[in-house]
Amino acid sequence: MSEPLLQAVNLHCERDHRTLFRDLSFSILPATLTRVEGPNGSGKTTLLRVLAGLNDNADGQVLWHGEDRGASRESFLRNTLYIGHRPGIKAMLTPLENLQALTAGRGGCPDSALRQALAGTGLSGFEDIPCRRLSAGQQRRVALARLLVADEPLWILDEIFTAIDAQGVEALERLLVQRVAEGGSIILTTHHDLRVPGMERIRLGDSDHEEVSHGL
Ligand SMILES: Nc1ncnc2c1ncn2[C@@H]1O[C@H](COP(=O)(O)OP(=O)(O)OP(=O)(O)O)[C@@H](O)[C@H]1O
Repeated sequence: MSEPLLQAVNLHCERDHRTLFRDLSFSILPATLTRVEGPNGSGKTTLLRVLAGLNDNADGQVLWHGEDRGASRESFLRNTLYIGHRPGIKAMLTPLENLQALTAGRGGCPDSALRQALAGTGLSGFEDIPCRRLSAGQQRRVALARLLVADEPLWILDEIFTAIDAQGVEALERLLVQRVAEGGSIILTTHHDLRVPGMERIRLGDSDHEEVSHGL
């Protein structure tokens, strides 16, 4: 059996005297898609941010390839891609400039590949105009174009379907399925009715003990 990329061990998080999750343990294996589910405010975003190392308000441990994530921070950061629930792009910059900035930390990517990624998310003809002149869904697509040039083994994705039209949702679903088929791992939250065969689930918020289920 393959080794887990990421392991959550006894995670516990409270916000405003309310327990969001406790004794939460699970593993992210290669070539799997895991969906974190639960009602609004149940802690899905919080959990993803804890896993990504962006929120340290939780007790417990996160392991990366079996080692404490803090000790293997460089490898963890190099090999994970986090996209938050806000587009996270700069309104003054063009889609191409935003994508250049988003990939700069990894040594950059040729403009031809970035233009192709923007075309792949339906932004042909919009590459060179400021993002403030794009619609909410188009701005979200700029951030999602990052996925088309991403080779990180683990993607952590928070509500990436927000503001995306039906055709875009279908394309995004196909991309996620293809990524998993290629061996990539994805953990995500979405209120969209995502249907991916073999999807794993982590359910927050509606019982005393969080539930982890494997497969369908
Ligand atoms: N920065 C913050 N400071 C204090 N409390 C916060 C903060 N961010 C979130 N919370 C609280 O933590 C709880 C969980 O929020 P979180 O965003 O993780 O939920 P969620 O399950 O992702 O919700 P949604 O489905 O609405 O996106 C909420 O009750 C929220 O009020």
